[in-house]
Amino acid sequence: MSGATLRLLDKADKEILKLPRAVKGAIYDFQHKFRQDLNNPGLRFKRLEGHPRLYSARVNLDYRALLLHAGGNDYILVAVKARQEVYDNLDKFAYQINPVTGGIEFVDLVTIEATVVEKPAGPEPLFAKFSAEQLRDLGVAEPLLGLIAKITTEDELLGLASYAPQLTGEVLLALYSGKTPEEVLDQITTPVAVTEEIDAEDYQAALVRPATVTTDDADLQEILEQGDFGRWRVFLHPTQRKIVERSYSGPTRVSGGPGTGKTIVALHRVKHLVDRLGPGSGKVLLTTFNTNLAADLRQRLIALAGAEILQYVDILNVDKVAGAIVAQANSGGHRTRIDDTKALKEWEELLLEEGESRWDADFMRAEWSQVILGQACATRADYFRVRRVGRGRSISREDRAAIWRLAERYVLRLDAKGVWTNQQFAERAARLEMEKARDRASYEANAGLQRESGIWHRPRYSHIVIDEAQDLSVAHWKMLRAMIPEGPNDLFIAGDTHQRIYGNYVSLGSLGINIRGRSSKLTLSYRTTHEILGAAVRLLGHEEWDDLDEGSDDLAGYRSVLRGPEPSLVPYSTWDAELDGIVRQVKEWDGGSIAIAVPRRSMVSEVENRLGKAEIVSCSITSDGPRLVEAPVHIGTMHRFKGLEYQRMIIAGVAEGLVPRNMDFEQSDPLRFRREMRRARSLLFVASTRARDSIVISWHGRKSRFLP
Ligand SMILES: Nc1ncnc2c1ncn2[C@@H]1O[C@H](COP(=O)(O)OP(=O)(O)OP(=O)(O)O)[C@@H](O)[C@H]1O
Repeated sequence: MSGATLRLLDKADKEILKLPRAVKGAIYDFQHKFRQDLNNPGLRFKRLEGHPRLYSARVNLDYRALLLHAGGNDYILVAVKARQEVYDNLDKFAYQINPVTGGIEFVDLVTIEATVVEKPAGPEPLFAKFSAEQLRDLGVAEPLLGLIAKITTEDELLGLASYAPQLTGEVLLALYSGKTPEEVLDQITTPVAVTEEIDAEDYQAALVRPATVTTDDADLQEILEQGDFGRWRVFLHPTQRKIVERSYSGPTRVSGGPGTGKTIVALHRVKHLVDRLGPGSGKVLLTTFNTNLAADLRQRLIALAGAEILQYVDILNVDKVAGAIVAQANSGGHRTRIDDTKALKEWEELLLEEGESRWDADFMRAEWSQVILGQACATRADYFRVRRVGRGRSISREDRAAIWRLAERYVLRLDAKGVWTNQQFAERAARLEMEKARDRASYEANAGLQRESGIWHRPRYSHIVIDEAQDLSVAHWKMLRAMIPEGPNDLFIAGDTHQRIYGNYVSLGSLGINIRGRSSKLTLSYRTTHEILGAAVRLLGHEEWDDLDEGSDDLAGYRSVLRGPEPSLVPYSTWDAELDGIVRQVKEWDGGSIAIAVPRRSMVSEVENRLGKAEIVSCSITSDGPRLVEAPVHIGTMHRFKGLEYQRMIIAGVAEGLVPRNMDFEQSDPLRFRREMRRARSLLFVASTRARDSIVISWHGRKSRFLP
């Protein structure tokens, strides 16, 4: 008996999943037999003529598996084909170690040739202006160069790209969309290229490179069962895999546009860290911005690693983490937590009662949470001294005195009601954790003396993984930093500042979180089409974006290999007409997952009512997620769509006055105005990048200044 490993190559699943059910069942049996003993005579395992590394084995009477030998007992399943097709096309199978990435690639010319129509004479081929050498240097698969030279239409290109090795497809689509070879090299090829010398015959070395995208030996079955939905669990993009598996000497940050797999990478990272936890080490904390995102992470982590992993991971939204720390230290009395909407309402009421009109509730909330709490101003004197970085117009001493007075009244008001805001919990938790960190440090300095009380000093977690990092506040970061000692793989931070919608600006470096030299970026969107992505990026205008650390970030190289219809922009004269338009559009789509995002809360129920009258079942999305997940249509304010994903989206009410909302401080506080404009753009950007296939953007009255 000789056991073997069997992995499935990325893209091979596409054809395999189209096979009849019975054949897929037979593949299931085949892989077990093969792993147990590849010499089992029933498998008729044999090398194919003319191919030193390609083997065939019997799946059932009519179908054969094509297997690439990677050395030793390691095999890669590259295709399953009708028996006759294998023998008739022996010269149409090619494989190589890509000389740029060092990854194993297989090309099935039978399938790919079918996508390119042979024409006697016709329009100039799409890639005529690039030489074979140029394409090769960009990482295009050598065996496809001949066929690529014949492509004349976009359809042919899309056909080829869907079966070609991943990098080949990405490079060709980027060149086709107008990027220069230099840009493609910089943004697409270099991030997955290797610097080491590549031995074109060493398949064992190639097998373990990130560029060889296969399932694990154990995960082949996953993909047969889950199809497209399971792909993220087993086929990581080489850039994603590098980020997941690398060991970092300290905190690291991964950025990237919407849908590039930051959350997927964070989940794989959690699994990677758990697999390496030593005996007796603390758990991993996986945290994100709000409760419904935490619930989603939990569900996806179970899908990735099974429910057993929950023994080693706590999944909590960041405010819950703060709440738990405060509760454990018995430090908050019996305060209950109020959410951000209630906290804002308390400000509105207080300002009204005080007859204060110099500042609005939004301003006061931000000033209090970002400056007073965020910078831990314990006294009036602290607040007089503090620098209000990034807060807009400077304010006089007199103003500061009045603001401090209002803040004190606000705190008393909350105290009287027995409540605390999320920011108060976070700030208290940060202080508690910082005290604990100080104790820990002094304990470690005197370790020999206090051995018996060591357990108390141990950090809560071995590693912390953070998603949606762009919306965390200064207090959140202080708390997280203090929760774990500085060291290798301490904090893994995923986020995209283009999607910042809560106005929390931080500089991680100044908070003791040094990510310099340990940042990476994802650029390939797996969610949205090229068309949606292009339109969404244009919504961002020419604003500048930070990298959470006083540097700048951009979306250079952000792209998609998916294609679909252009977003439609639909004007209406009134909100009433727009509501009718929404109903018509939903009926026309008739199925799939649909969502409707609107700028105001009152509009949510109006849409819900109008759909109800047309007998369309819908549900609104609350801070805990959709009220009725199974409802075919979900409706929410744009904020609610953070981190979610739908097949089709309508973004309604994108009119001046609503997006952005009217702001009366453009002259009096231009910096604040700019910040709010950027936030409004980000919000529209987040909403419009939730759709996989199509989006409709509509408005009534004057269209938003953000729209083209
Ligand atoms: N390697 C992959 N293979 C297949 N699908 C993937 C892969 N990576 C991500 N996806 C899919 O792309 C979609 C977006 O992934 P994810 O939610 O991780 O993106 P994100 O960068 O966190 O997005 P956002 O910033 O918009 O929240 C998901 O449906 C996910 O399953």
